[in-house]
Amino acid sequence: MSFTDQLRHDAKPIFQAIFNHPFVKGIGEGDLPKEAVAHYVKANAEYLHAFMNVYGIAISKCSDREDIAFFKENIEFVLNSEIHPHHNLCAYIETPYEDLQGYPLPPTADHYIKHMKTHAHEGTLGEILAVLLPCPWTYLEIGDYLMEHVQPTPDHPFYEWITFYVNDEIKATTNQLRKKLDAWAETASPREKKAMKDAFIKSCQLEWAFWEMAYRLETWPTSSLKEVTSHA
Ligand SMILES: Cc1ncc(CN)c(N)n1
Repeated sequence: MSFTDQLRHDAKPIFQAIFNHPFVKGIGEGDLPKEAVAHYVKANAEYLHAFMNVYGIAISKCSDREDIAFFKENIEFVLNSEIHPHHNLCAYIETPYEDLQGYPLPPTADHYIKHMKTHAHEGTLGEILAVLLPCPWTYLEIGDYLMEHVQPTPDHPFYEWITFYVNDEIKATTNQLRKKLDAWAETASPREKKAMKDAFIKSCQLEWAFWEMAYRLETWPTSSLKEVTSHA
């Protein structure tokens, strides 16, 4: 079994919990509370910004030109393409995308971003690959799961969102990240492998927690303290 097959096996209950989450089920059913969708888009716009920052840190640690090209292409994908699913959600809540930009991060999104940035700054390239992988992998599998169980037609309110996440580019990114992580794991020490597994499993947990954050409209206990809760 490859390193990433083993990770997927270990994370099986978390993936299952994600498929069963009410926000994800609501995407499938085409019925979600509008405030939850707005909460998700506000936090997700900031999350994707941080995700591109982490790709940038990854580039600073690459010794291989091919890896640099891979991360650069992925920055371009997030920058230019991953706004499409956000636009689908904005159409559902009848709110312009621009109105949902620049909000402070709720605690879970704040934690997820710092989790990724800590591994990016302090860890090896292997740790960065591991901390990033659950992002495309869980969404790809959510897309596959919803395609299979809902079989959405173009009149489904979240047709664009669901079909975006089963596209070939998301599949290719997931497979390439897996391939690079498997190759890295072949020469990694037991200690580094443990750090990579820890990074991966926590990112999976935080993927579930991100849906929960949006669905429960999570905020800081005293959200009027804007100077404390705004992100850096
Ligand atoms: C939190 C989160 N995780 C994953 C994805 C899919 N790139 C996303 N947009 N947001």
